[in-house]
Amino acid sequence: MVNKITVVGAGNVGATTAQRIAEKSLGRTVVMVDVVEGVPQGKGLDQWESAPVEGFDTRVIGSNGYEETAGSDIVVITAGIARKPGMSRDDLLNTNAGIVKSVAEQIKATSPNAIVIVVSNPLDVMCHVAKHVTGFPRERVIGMAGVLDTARYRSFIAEALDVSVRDIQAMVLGGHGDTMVPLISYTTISGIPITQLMPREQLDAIVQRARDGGAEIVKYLKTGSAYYAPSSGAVEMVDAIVHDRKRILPCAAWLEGEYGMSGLFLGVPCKLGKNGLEKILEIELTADERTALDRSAQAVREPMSVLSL
Ligand SMILES: NC(=O)c1ccc[n+]([C@@H]2O[C@H](COP(=O)([O-])OP(=O)(O)OC[C@H]3O[C@@H](n4cnc5c(N)ncnc54)[C@H](O)[C@@H]3O)[C@@H](O)[C@H]2O)c1
Ligand SMILES: O=C(O)C[C@H](O)C(=O)O
Repeated sequence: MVNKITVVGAGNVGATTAQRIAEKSLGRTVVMVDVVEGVPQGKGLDQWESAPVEGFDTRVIGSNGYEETAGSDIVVITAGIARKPGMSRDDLLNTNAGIVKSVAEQIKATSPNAIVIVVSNPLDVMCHVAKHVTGFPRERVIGMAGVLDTARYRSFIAEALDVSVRDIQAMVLGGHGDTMVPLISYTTISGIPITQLMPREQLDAIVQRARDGGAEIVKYLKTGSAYYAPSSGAVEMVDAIVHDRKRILPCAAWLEGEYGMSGLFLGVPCKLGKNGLEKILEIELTADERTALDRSAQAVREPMSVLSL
């Protein structure tokens, strides 16, 4: 375990992330920070009181400031507003850019060596804000979206084939939006190409459902967006870093020439270990997947271009 993990934002994603981190004993202390007075303190205390039953010793505390977060090893940023039905993630751009900017300034000042995992939307652009404001190297600013998008895709395939989710290997790349790129050519069931087990039409419908996965939950919840699967995604990344697992996970990473692109965050296969982003894997893509990735990058660049940092 590491010494201290901070989760900024004690809302749905943040609080669930903190609880999962504690239950997995990934840090000695978890600090939840939120601007709303009493909420991080109350949720932190409530989670700590579950420790004797759940059997973890991780101290969970809440705060409205950053003093308690000083020297964090990992910071997960979930602060920001969530979308409502009819909105796109890009509609959150201006509000959340302001929030992530102020959070990133505090992290830079109090935890200059932290590895930052960004969750706030629109994800790829918020990663850019966090990296720009902290000035941290790309190894230490990584976005969570691909793990979630891939989990949705895998869960739908497992359901359709009536097999264990554990046997579905897959990867969803690209930006965290309507243009995300589920890689059919790398989707296997215990090594068996998915195309041998499922008709193409059914697979295409699953790909589309995965692309719309966030909106599907928003439509049900009406007042907010998903948080159980998103927090699982964030914690899988924290776990990979804390345990130096060298996991290969789809994460938003700052590209410096990989896939022929530079100067943006985009979902690509990443190796995560104790140093954060340890490597970006450049894999072969079919012509269709390559075109889809380029289109997705363009969809990320558009909101980036209207952002003043
Ligand atoms: N990347 C992904 O895959 C993914 C998945 C789910 C949610 N999200 C995004 O995560 C964000 C949070 O979602 P949620 O469901 O937890 O929302 P939420 O409204 O439940 O919680 C957000 C919290 O952020 C807090 N906050 C606002 N400004 C803050 C600041 N300056 N400092 C600290 N805290 C601040 C709010 O008080 C609130 O408690 C949203 O932007 C959402 O779109 C991303
Ligand atoms: O859809 C959203 O707005 C939240 C999140 O990005 C998700 O995919 O669940």
